[in-house]
This record gives sequence, C-alpha cells and structure tokens, in this order.
Amino acid sequence: MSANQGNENGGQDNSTQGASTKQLHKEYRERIISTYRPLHRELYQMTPGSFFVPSFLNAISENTEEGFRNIISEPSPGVLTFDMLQPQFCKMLVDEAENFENWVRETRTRILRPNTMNAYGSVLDDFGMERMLDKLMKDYILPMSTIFFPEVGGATLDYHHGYVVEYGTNRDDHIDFHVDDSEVTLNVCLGELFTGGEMFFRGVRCDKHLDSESESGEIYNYSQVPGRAVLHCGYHRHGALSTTSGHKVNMLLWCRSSVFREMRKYERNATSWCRVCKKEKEEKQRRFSVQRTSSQTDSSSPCFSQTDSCSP
Ligand SMILES: O=C(O)CCC(=O)C(=O)O
Ligand SMILES: [Fe+2]
Repeated sequence: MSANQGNENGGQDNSTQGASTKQLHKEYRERIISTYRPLHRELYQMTPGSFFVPSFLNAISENTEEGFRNIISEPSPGVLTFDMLQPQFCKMLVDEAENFENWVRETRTRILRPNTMNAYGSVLDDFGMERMLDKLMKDYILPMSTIFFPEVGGATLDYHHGYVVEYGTNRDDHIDFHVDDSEVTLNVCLGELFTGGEMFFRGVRCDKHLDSESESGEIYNYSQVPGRAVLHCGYHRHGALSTTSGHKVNMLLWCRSSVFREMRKYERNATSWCRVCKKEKEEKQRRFSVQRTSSQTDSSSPCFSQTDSCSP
C-alpha cells in the first residue's frame, strides 16, 4: 500500500506560496465572508465553556503532562484520543457546515474543497472561522503538542488549515492512505449516526520512507466517537475506511510550524521521528561500535598491523 501526500487545495503553505497567490486567496476568502450569512454566530468566537467538556478544560488549565495523561488514552504509539467537544457544539458545527453547503449551491459559488483527497467538505477558515481556529490551535492544542510531539515542531505550531469532511451516501466514501500536510493533526468526529469509517494508522514516516512496510506494533484501527478527539503527528500514515451507512462528519485542524518546515529544508541526515530513519541510524551506530571494538581489540593484541608477523 503506498501513501499519498495529502495537500491543501489552493495551497496555503506560508513558506512556498507566492505573494500573488496569497493575495488571490485572501480576496477569495473576503468575497465569501462578505456574502455568506452564518447560522450560528456564536461558533465564530472562542467560548471555551460552551465548546469544550469540563475534563478537557481542567487539563488545559492545569497544563502538566500528568494532567493531560489523565484525560488521554494512547491506544497505539502516537495516537492520542480524549474527550474534547460538547455535543451541542458538534451539532451546531454540523448545521453550520450544512448551511454553508446550501449557500454554495444556491448562489452557485465555486469553492475550494479542503484538500486533494476530498470532493466534499468545506474549509472553515474560508467562511469566517480562521481566528477562532487559530485560538483553538494556540491555546488548546499547542500545550499538548509541546509535550507529546516536540520532535515534529509541536512546540512551535503557528498556522493552520481547518475544515470539515463528510462521508456517506452522496458524499466521500473513504479517504485513501496518506500523510497530512501538517506537523500535528487534530481530528474530532462531530457525528452523526454512521457505521464503518474507522481510521487506520500505519506508523510515522518521513517523505523518503513513505512507502516502507509497517511493523505489527504500528498497525492500528480506530472507530471514532462523536466529541472525542484524535491527535496525531501529520507524518503518521493513516486513512479512513468506507462509511458503510449513515453520515460521518469530522472536523480537522492541520497544525503547522513554519520554524520546523524551515529547518527541514536544511536537513540532510536521518530524521529523529521516522521509524525507518531511526532504525537505519541505530544500525549504523551498531556497525560503527562493532568496528571500533574489533579495531581496539586488534590494536591491543600483540599483532595488529599487516606488517606484523605472528608466526614464531
Ligand atoms: O476522516 C477521517 O477520519 C480522516 C480525515 C483525514 O485524515 C484528513 O482529512 O486528513
Ligand atoms: Fe489525514
């Protein structure tokens, strides 16, 4: 199975986007925001008490590894899950996304879909939620990713791509095996009633080792629960199986670090976070230390150079 690189449509990568593309994207957003009328205005401003469940808010205010570990479960290495969103918030966001889709249809507005892998779903940043989601990333995800994903820029997240995706009849069916264009991804199921649609994970890899085999400890399938978040490194290979009945809606926040991306441009050696790079490095070190030990043993023995003769 080979993994795709999932990319944002209209590309918003700060480091690669030219000034004119940025300007076009800004104008595109302004056009939508000036005409689209939100259904639930309260979603557009961060209101922690009505967005998040109390256990999550307590862990955020405590802001310690122990406090986060009390609410997180890690069913497979690097896949963190925890209760996050209030049911009422989930419902309102599903309705808002539907309201936006209706507006798109009625006004025949051409919009950018969230990424190269989805034909359905909408970019929340494009219709007014950019500031709220930026706050969500900086005040609520960054504290966790600083602790749990420091090796992939989790401590320096500074821009994002936020969207909802929908699966089911007349929507996307599944999402192929891929890595995200993010350092850290937040994925929260908003509902509704569905069967199937499990996420599958297959281990963290750098670009060079994207198609390498998975080890048995890296193979993990997860059935999402509405309101419960999944937090994973963007380079953790994953996908979602077919939604076999009903309608599944997820909110995604691809969180990015411009510092980490800049550093990666100059990276020549093995990364510290890719499983294959790590194993290759360990193997090199092992061979190096075997070589050193054997040359030390040779040099301490009475005959260590080729010119020496051990014959009596
Ligand atoms: O819908 C899902 O569960 C996965 C979505 C995803 O991986 C993505 O949008 O990058
Ligand atoms: Fe993804």
